[in-house]
Amino acid sequence: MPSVLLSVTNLVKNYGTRRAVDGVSFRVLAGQTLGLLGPNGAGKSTIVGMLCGLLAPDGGDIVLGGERVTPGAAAVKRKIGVVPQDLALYDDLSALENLKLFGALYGLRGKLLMERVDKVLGQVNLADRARDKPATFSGGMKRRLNIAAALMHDPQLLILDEPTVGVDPQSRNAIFDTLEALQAQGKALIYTSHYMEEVERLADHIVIIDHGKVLADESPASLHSRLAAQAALRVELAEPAHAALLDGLRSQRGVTSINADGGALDIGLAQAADALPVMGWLQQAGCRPLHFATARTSLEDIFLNLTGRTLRD
Ligand SMILES: Nc1ncnc2c1ncn2[C@@H]1O[C@H](COP(=O)(O)OP(=O)(O)OP(=O)(O)O)[C@@H](O)[C@H]1O
Repeated sequence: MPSVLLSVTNLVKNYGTRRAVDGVSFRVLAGQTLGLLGPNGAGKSTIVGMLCGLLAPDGGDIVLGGERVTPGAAAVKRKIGVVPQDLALYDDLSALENLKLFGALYGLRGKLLMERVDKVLGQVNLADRARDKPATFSGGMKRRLNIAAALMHDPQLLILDEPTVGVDPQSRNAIFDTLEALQAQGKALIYTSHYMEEVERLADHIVIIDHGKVLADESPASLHSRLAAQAALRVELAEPAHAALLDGLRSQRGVTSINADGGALDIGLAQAADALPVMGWLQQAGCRPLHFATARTSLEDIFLNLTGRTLRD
């Protein structure tokens, strides 16, 4: 069992009379990737601010590697790398000079500094652009340079606050490749996002927050098991589905839900293996499917289940 790297207990933060973080607790194990998921305004950035010692909590405790995190504590600076939402790069300096600057801020000098610059440039796959200025980079490359900056002091825990906002899909994949390589090297990551599919891809543990409170704190598999439907079938019929057909379908083994929009049926299934018998039943009932598709239910549905709202509301 990996050791506990970070433990957050009953964290509270108020902005005036508004409680932005309301008794949040979670843990991150060494080498684990925690997905901190919640809609805009849920409190993610405020939590990140407290984790890296930039914001003082109004209550609760943060313990990192056995040491209590307090604003400005040197131990925190050493162990955590932060990739903030707002890019913090100097456009007039080359990628290499930017990294040297960040390294120097962490007290790195001389040969060690240059070794670290080389190492992190490789980790984010930007070695061939070291002499170029970030102004010439795509949004995704700038993000990767930011990740490199946060890695300069070789922290145990890397915190990324919505790193794919404003990044095109191809660059997003390059960011994921970088993060997956860091996971393979045993770094612990905290990844905040309001995109369920990103968190689902990267995280081995998910904390869902809304209105400053934890709604779920478990593995993706355990979150999935909360859903009645584990698979989905979308069928488009030539004719709109009549009530008797829907009733018949509803009584089929494995069917957990039906959403009908004219001839388009979204059928929730207890398991993927229920799809074939259901298709067979539809055919026997005289239905002519024009098109059908199977899908895995998404964690998006879980958020809807937990809050009654979709994640992007
Ligand atoms: N400096 C501040 N002063 C007052 N209220 C704030 C401040 N920063 C954040 N808030 C409020 O606190 C709540 C949580 O905000 P926070 O930025 O932590 O959420 P978030 O989940 O990171 O959202 P986003 O993805 O939009 O950044 C929101 O209601 C926000 O309006």
